[in-house]
Amino acid sequence: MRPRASYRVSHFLPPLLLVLGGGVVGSLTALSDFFISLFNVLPTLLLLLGGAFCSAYGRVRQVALLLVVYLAYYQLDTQVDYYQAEGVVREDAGLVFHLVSLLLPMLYGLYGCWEERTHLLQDFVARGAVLLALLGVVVALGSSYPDAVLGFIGKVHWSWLHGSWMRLVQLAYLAFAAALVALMLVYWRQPRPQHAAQLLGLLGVLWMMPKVFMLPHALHVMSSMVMLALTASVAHEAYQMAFRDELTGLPGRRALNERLRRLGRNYVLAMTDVDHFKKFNDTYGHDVGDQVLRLVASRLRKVGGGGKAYRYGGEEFTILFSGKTMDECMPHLEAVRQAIEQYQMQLRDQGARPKNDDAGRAKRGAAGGQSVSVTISIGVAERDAEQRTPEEVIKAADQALYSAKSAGRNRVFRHGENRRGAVRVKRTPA
Ligand SMILES: Nc1nc2c(ncn2[C@@H]2O[C@H](COP(=O)(O)OP(=O)(O)OP(=O)(O)O)[C@@H](O)[C@H]2O)c(=O)[nH]1
Repeated sequence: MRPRASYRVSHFLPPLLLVLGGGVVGSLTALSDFFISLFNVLPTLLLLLGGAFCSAYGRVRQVALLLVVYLAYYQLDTQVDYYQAEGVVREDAGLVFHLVSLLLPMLYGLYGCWEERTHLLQDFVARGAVLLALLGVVVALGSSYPDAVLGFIGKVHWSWLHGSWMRLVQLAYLAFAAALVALMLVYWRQPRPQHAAQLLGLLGVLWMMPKVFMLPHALHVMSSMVMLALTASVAHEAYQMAFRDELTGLPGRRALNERLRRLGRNYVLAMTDVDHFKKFNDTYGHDVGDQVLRLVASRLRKVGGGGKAYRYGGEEFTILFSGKTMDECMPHLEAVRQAIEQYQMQLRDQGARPKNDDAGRAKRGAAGGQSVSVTISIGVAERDAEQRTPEEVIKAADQALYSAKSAGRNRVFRHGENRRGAVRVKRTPA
């Protein structure tokens, strides 16, 4: 079963900052020579470097989006350059501008919704073929019958839809609205940084289009920022893949290792393990086991006292308290143990669906739609004269965990407690 990702503000933050920054800088009427030169080359650089980066990560969709934004930028830039040099617009300015304002949201929305295929080359060829076919038809029509095409785009006008703020043809706004709704649905179904970035990128383009001839830097600055946001979202996902555990959404073992290298002198590590999890998996199935791990993780994430939870591996989690002593952490660990013990987890029927009829009969009524509960055991150790390195503290916490398991599970044990007579901290009767 694929884990359901959750909506996060962090998905939107980097593209939001870039698009807002683009809006602010793009609204300026004067920029220094340095920034003018920079924004003149940035879209091309981003197409090349961003495109290479996204391709290396197999993100064909982002490459297609970069290409669409760049092609629109290139067409409009030619027009804006002429306008700024000559003081009048080119003969074909109206046709080019209206076609771009219509095709850009259409293609951007299409590529944004188009699911990536496993075969990258096929995916790329299919997207390229659609782009070439559409552009081929539009260029052929536009060059053979420019007045008719322009007349058609401008003629579609519903007075009930008109707003005085509208600077583009109505069809373009409809295309933007359709693309926005489609991209919102894409994010809603799969909340990922890339989907958030493409959604905000479209808003950036919507802001930019009416200002292309009005503000001298809007086109260069916003195109750059949208392309940067699209590229950065791929880097964001790559980072998540490396450092976040996909099943639980907690930071994973690699993130823990990174954190352990930057610890101060005082810290506490707690190793946590779900009790009798093998039996649980055998009874309810692996999918239900996965659901339970996610629910346990969601509780561990809320541990108090400044603790941060990581998935160590399998059904083991680590909680790190930086700058804390063991005595300060124990009440919070005990609280989280109790919270999990008392937590009646509602299992989704879907996730518990068995693979075959026999397994289904065996499991029927076992968990689907029911609530189950699990317990955890915790072993805790802190950095002291005996355990000086993080590896030694983890080892000590592991020994305490082993003692907690041996003593009957569902309890929190400090390192060294077993040697002093295996006194557990506290345990409410099951
Ligand atoms: N569903 C699911 N099970 C997992 C995952 N990772 C590890 N497991 C299972 O976790 C179980 C761990 O079992 P054991 O190490 O024997 O421990 P246990 O049954 O929890 O027993 P105690 O730890 O002694 O209480 C194994 O059955 C693994 O297959 C996972 O990501 N999903």
